[in-house]
Amino acid sequence: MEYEAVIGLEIHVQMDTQTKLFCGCKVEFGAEPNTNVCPVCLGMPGALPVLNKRAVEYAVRASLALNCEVHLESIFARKNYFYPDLPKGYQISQYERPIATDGYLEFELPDGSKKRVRIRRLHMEEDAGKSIHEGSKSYVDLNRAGTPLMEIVTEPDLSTPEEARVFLENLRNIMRYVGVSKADMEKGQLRCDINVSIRPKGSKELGTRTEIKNVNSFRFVQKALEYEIERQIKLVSEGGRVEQETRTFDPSTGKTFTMRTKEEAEDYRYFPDPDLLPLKLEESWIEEIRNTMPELPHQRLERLLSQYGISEYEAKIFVQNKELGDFFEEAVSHLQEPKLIANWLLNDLLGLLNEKQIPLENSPVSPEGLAELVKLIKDNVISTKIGKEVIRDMVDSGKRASQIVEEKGLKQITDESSIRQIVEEVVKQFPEEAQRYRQGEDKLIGFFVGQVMKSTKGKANPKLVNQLLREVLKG
Ligand SMILES: Nc1ncnc2c1ncn2[C@@H]1O[C@H](COP(=O)(O)OP(=O)(O)OP(=O)(O)O)[C@@H](O)[C@H]1O
Ligand SMILES: [Mg+2]
Ligand SMILES: [Mg+2]
Repeated sequence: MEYEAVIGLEIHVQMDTQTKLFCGCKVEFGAEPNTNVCPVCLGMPGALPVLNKRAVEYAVRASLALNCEVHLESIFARKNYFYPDLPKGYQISQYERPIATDGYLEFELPDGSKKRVRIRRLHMEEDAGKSIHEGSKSYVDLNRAGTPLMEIVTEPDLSTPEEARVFLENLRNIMRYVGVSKADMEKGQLRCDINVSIRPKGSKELGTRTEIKNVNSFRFVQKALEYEIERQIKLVSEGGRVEQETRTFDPSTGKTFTMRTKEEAEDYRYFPDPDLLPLKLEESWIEEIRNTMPELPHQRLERLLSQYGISEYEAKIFVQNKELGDFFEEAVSHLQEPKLIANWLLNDLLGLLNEKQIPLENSPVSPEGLAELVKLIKDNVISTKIGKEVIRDMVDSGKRASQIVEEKGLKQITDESSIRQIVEEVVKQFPEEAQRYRQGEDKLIGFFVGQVMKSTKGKANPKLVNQLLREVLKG
């Protein structure tokens, strides 16, 4: 029997607001434990939540970007459970009436085919604190308690681990493009619960799902799914049954393990939070947000292609990596040479940064600095070959291209009479080769070019060298 997998994701996205969802405490990564707290997020009796308007705006923006229907009325509910890092004993979330439902995200798979995944719902909720376990001791840090999150739930429309990974990468990009989250998985700003089941290929019925909690990298999402799908298929093929349960993924073994079974599942006893009124939105406010939506990835792709005439391959890299795309566009704003800039950015600067493990945001070469280098090459002040040397130096020293060219005397020799002089010397130096060239060994021209370049330390204009060599060699 052949099986296919059915996958649905629940994604938690940390909103990039200044303050928490229901109080004015700062949202800050890496602050001293328990410094960004107040009676509201500590769950003190009598403290009342006040909704953060910016968080609502972000949720609406994200919902619009995901083609969701935004509801004019939604309701905050209490999700009750007990855990040391949950001071109130409940989490404020949205349950039966989320802020948005029924959207979709369309994206491209590596083979070029398009895939559409329906978004079931998007709701707002607050994050819990953090438990830290060290040896026999446990600590609780409540800085994160009350941080605004969006939970985005897909329909079970994904069918392979790769699709799930690519979907998530696209979702992350959208969150970044609309500016609602940094969505960095490594920092826990984007977390994913994976629901997966299998069924006989072609069947329309859904199998029993397992849910793998809190997978925290794109690669692990794919790995966890690969393992879990295989585990379920093996189990069923041997006559067993998949139990509905919550599992966890261990990156060190690449396996998933049971966390809790259905019997142990919690009953959250959801009910509307009596401390918060139903959230009512003005249609006009939603329209205002719709009209001021930033550019989305697919829109940027089209624009990059038509505005700059770069290749689709290059444009896609810039779209997938927003900061890189921004770097490119800023460089082009200083010098209208998009193709050259794309080339030097992708082939040279990025390679050098990777080599030295410097993230783009800390690049010693600024967009303007890159533009300046490209201009020197374009204006024939330095050759392409010298340009490669200069950009390496720029990354090493943080100096500007013009300064390096000046200090090292790298300016291209374009003066015909000086090149002619060097060419004549070289030809004189190698009479035998010159003779053979004249007798028809045309490929020896390369040898002579090499010699001229050697004696000018690569600074002679290659076109001129070639032309003058042929002239002089002819005798
Ligand atoms: N049979 C199935 N196989 C795979 N995925 C499924 C299946 N049934 C549902 N799903 C997916 O599981 C997810 C269910 O998420 P949802 O938030 O609605 O509920 P939950 O997991 O029960 O609750 P909680 O939010 O407390 O984790 C959705 O992404 C949905 O597409
Ligand atoms: Mg779930
Ligand atoms: Mg959920």
